[in-house]
Amino acid sequence: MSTHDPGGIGAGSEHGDEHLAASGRADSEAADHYLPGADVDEPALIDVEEVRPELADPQLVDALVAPDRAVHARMGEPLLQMQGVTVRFGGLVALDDVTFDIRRGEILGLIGPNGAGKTTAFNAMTGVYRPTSGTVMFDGASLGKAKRFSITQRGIARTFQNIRLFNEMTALENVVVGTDARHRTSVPGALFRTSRHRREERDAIDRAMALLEFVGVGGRATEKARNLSYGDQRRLEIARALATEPKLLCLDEPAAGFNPAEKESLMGLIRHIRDDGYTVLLIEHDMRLVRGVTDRIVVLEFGRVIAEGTPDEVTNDPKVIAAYLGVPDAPESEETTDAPA
Ligand SMILES: Nc1ncnc2c1ncn2[C@@H]1O[C@H](COP(=O)(O)OP(=O)(O)OP(=O)(O)O)[C@@H](O)[C@H]1O
Repeated sequence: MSTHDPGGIGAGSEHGDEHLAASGRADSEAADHYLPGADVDEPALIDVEEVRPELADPQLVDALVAPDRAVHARMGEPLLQMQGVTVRFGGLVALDDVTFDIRRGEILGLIGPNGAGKTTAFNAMTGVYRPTSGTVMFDGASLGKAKRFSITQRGIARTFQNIRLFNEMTALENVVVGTDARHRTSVPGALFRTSRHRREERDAIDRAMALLEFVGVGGRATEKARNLSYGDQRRLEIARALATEPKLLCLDEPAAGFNPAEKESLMGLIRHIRDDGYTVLLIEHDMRLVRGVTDRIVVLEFGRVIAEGTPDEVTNDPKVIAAYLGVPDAPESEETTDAPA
């Protein structure tokens, strides 16, 4: 993935403040706790002492984490549809009439050589870029001109290739911020701490804690994000994206920088996420990981879809092999034939 990505949706940090303001925590004292660089000695806004210890119970965690098990009934139907999507940057066509579906309940891999358009496709479906032409349909309706926050609310969440966490916030707080996308209390409700608002806060903490357990960093809930290991930070990003209760989770090179054992364990987590009723889009360079975890793969090259199918079909496709390995040079014997005698 490139570094062009200028931002992201709800699970991304730049929207954290937006969410806080929307949920009424924009008073300066509370907001300070959420800002990167906030005074490390101040007490955390969320009293983690209150977190219920029984959340470590795996069954309860599963029950809290899985958003909508009824999704299984509609498995295989298109959830997101890229329909003839073209994205131009001036004279450069980054995506050229791209059409593919992401089906409910699947893990779809989006692969392709450097500069193929993967990030651009990701950005087109998460509201970062508006397609020059074509349509992105999600859950039966066009994303149209939807802004990133509303795309989060409609059910798309993403993680970033370059980790974007609130470093000075605890792991738990980072995930609670993600739950703000689903808060329903008004600003006055939050300011006056109505019972509904307090209940939502309580639920947000419970759910955030369950998500931390689910991704395997429950034991680090009260530590500042910056003190987590690189691998745990990646897992924390996934927990925060899941906190927005997405239907579609887009993972942008989640295994970047992982060793083989960490990759193996991440594959297990991604499968578990899918089994819990989420649909997953995965951009990943590591072919072993992509083959091992995806149900289907879409391959881009020069902004176009060149192959689509099961991992076996795609990785044996001559067009894909040529795209990755380059078209073989003309045989030497031909060159010698043409050479002057
Ligand atoms: N904001 C932008 N402005 C101009 N050109 C861009 C922008 N974003 C992407 N591009 C160009 O669009 C093409 C596709 O880039 P993109 O980042 O989507 O590819 P990618 O498949 O994600 O590549 P990589 O695997 O290297 O990250 C590239 O030629 C890239 O230089």
